[in-house]
Amino acid sequence: MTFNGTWKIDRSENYEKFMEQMGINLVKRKLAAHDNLKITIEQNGDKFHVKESSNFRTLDIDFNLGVTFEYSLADGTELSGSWAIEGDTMKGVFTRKDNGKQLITTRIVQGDELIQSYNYEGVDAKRIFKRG
Ligand SMILES: CCCCCCCCCCCCCC(=O)O
Repeated sequence: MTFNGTWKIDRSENYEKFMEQMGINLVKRKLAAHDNLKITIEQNGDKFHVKESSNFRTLDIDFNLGVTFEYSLADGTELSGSWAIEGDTMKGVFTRKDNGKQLITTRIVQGDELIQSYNYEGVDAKRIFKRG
């Protein structure tokens, strides 16, 4: 499956502004900018297992396409939502539990990179991963 594999963060675009829009304080933003995020994705049909590791934590997430699940950001912000696949793109629509606002994220593999895009309240960012 296209997304399968281990992906290590290579660079980010506008991530600082995005985190600011999310309400993350300056100290946490500075730390998060260099989080050494690594994700391992295993897809079997509609079923996904994602292993996330960073300077902040390691965790395992299981979800099925189209099925709502809970996910907490490293700062404790709780989200609820689901992933779908649209063509060659994974699209996640998540809602913050604390304020009801939506965070939209997509993943696409382009060449040897996985590009994850984020949108929250009008601010877009990208994080670009390379196979690790
Ligand atoms: C300020 C940090 C923003 C990071 C936003 C991450 C949004 C991720 C949505 C849910 C991810 C579920 C698990 C996964 O597929 O990796």
